[in-house]
Amino acid sequence: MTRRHAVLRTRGLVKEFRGFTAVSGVDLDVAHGTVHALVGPNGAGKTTLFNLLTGFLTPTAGRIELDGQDITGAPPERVARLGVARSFQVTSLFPQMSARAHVELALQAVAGGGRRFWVSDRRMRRFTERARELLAEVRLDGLAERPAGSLPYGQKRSLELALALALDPRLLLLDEPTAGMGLEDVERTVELIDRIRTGRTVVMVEHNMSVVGSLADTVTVLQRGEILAEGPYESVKADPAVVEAYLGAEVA
Ligand SMILES: Nc1ncnc2c1ncn2[C@@H]1O[C@H](COP(=O)(O)OP(=O)(O)OP(=O)(O)O)[C@@H](O)[C@H]1O
Repeated sequence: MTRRHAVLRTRGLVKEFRGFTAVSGVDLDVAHGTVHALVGPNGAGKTTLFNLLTGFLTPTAGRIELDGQDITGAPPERVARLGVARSFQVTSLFPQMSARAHVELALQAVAGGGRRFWVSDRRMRRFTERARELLAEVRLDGLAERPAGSLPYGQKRSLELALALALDPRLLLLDEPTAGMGLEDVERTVELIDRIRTGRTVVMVEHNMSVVGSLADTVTVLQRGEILAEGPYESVKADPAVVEAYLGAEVA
């Protein structure tokens, strides 16, 4: 087996909020080309860790590396420019604008034409073509001209995924990709992530264990800011410490 290099690596990562330690000495290695799930009971520190990885929070201590480059303390815009894309749980779409126009705008912003009013026809055609490809990748090709606001919830989330993919990210972070979805949308989203994962590296926070079981190559279980267990889903699921943490959380 060939060893995959770590796209993302953290060492001794700590985040304190006024004396409360939300993330406590986390060493994370996310291997290239894998789907890596972060799970854990409520309050385990998953969101805080995500916010550290994207530069939305600055660590109290420790180090974050992207492909070996130290990005500790880098602001969100820089982390994004370096190739970390995050698909948000909270929707940030323009209701009147078509799905295709959203993706075109994202592509233009990446290409550096974001502040230019005028884009050449040839350039625009390239953006339109690529936007169509990305929309097809997330199965929105039939809905490209629909105003984003009129799309059902699950498809809004697919569009957000297409916007993240428009950045051609080295690392794609998915924040609870199936949160608030009914069974049908959950299944569609699993199938979608399974399609887009090829050649990409994904870190996701996910509460739905069947989603984690279907998609994740590696699962990191957090508890009180620390890594409680790590490995393939089947072995992590059977780990007595993990079972206890979840049962304990349920009892509490
Ligand atoms: N800005 C903040 N100030 C103070 N405490 C915070 C702050 N953000 C998070 N915390 C605390 O840090 C701990 C970890 O929170 P975090 O949101 O990272 O957990 P989580 O694993 O994402 O939980 P959930 O599954 O409920 O989203 C919690 O006890 C939370 O109250």
